[in-house]
Amino acid sequence: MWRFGVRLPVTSRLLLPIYSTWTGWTCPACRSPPPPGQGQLWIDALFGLGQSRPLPAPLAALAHEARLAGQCIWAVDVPSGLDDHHGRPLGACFYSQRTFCLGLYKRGLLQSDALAAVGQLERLDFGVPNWVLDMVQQPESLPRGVTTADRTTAPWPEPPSAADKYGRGRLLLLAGSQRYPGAAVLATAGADASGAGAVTLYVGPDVARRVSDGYPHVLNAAAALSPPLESGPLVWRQLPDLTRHDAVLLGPGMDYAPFVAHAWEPLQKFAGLLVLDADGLNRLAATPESEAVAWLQGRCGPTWITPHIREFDRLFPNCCHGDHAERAAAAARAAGITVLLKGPRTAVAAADGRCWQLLEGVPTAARAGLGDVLAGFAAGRGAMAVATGDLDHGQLVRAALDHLHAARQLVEGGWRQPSPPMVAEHLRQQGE
Ligand SMILES: NC(=O)C1=CN([C@@H]2O[C@H](COP(=O)(O)OP(=O)(O)OC[C@H]3O[C@@H](n4cnc5c(N)ncnc54)[C@H](O)[C@@H]3O)[C@@H](O)[C@H]2O)[C@@H](O)CC1
Ligand SMILES: Nc1ncnc2c1ncn2[C@@H]1O[C@H](COP(=O)(O)OP(=O)(O)O)[C@@H](O)[C@H]1O
Repeated sequence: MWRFGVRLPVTSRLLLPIYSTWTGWTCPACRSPPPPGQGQLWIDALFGLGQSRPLPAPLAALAHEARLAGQCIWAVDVPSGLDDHHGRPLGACFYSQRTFCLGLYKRGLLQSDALAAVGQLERLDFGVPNWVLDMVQQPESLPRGVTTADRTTAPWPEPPSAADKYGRGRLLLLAGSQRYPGAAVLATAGADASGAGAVTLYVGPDVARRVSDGYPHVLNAAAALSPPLESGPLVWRQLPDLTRHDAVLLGPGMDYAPFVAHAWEPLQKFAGLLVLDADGLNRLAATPESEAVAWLQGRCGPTWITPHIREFDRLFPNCCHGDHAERAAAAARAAGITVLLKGPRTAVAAADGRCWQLLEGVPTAARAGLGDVLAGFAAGRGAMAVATGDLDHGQLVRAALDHLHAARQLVEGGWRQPSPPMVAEHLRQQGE
């Protein structure tokens, strides 16, 4: 640990005192700890990778003082005092504004408990050749870190130019309720931004009115029902003909109702993509985990689920070990589905063992309703991919990256706390 003026370049002349202090070789400049103060940059290159013990008392005290003083710290590889495997502070810890990961990202640095100490995470590629990385990486068990820069290579459904609205993805939205009409509006906004050709709702008249104000081109398949669909928690008396849709999104703001096996049967038999979010997941979670997993395993088509951690815990109480990516991967394997586990660093895991974790997040955009936009957007993209015959887990990763990118662009453009409708609108513009 050392300090120097922000403008000084890092040279070997500066690195020498750092090295000498902590190897016992002393030089006059290093005999006392640096006084915490503003306006200087500290480089924390003390302990790095593989820490398992709390910091020694003098360093713990220094870390504490530095935090109180709001000292600007950059960490090399891993902030001192942080367990990079589990992503937890071991006690006092140096809280960095930026952490420069050497060679490879350390997965513990992506965990919620680590984020405050890690700050902005950046990778320094110091030239480890790919063949060495291939030797240490087992692609099936390690999550692949992705950033918004990966959007350019992630898959994207491209309907042929001759395709009409039905050839550009037909999505059915089962969303909203009297209690949460806004969730249907937000999911529709996300679906609309995806570019899907035909988005159809199946909702009661109250919710339909709310949606049609902003999205008059979105149809309501329940409009002709007599008597009309109840406006309370939606329980399906008769689902529309699902074969007319490429994907179904079930859940945002539907409110709670018990799982009814025979009512869910058409959804299980649906050969297109089923996306389950929010109350779709909560309803399924009302059955014992083994029955929910069996139901998912029995699905005739692909299934994506987009839970946040509380919804995930309700549905998969036994997938409770490991970090975010490991838990998503365990559920994906068990149920034969693709899991997008939302959070500060969202993870996506497929049943075949492939797993991705977003290396970035936009905390100020994380507000109620942002997940509804993501669910609609991902389901719309999925419907397009089913229509074009190239559905792939990568499209779900791409949807999460696009959603993140839209939020970040708004923040960088000066909207510090963008709202979910703004993110949806930005997503729509991104796709144009
Ligand atoms: N505009 C809308 O209509 C929105 C509707 N939403 C719907 O709201 C329903 C509940 O979704 P959640 O994601 O909140 O469900 P959660 O599973 O997170 O929470 C369940 C209940 O506990 C409450 N709760 C949980 N943690 C809390 C905390 N730390 N502090 C205060 N209250 C807490 C929530 O308000 C909710 O009533 C879903 O149907 C969802 O789709 C949300 O998506 C937000 C936007
Ligand atoms: N601390 C955070 N930093 C960045 N993104 C976050 C953070 N917490 C949550 N998010 C993101 O915010 C969104 C919230 O979704 P969700 O919890 O489903 O909200 P809602 O159900 O209210 O729409 C997700 O995309 C999630 O990844």
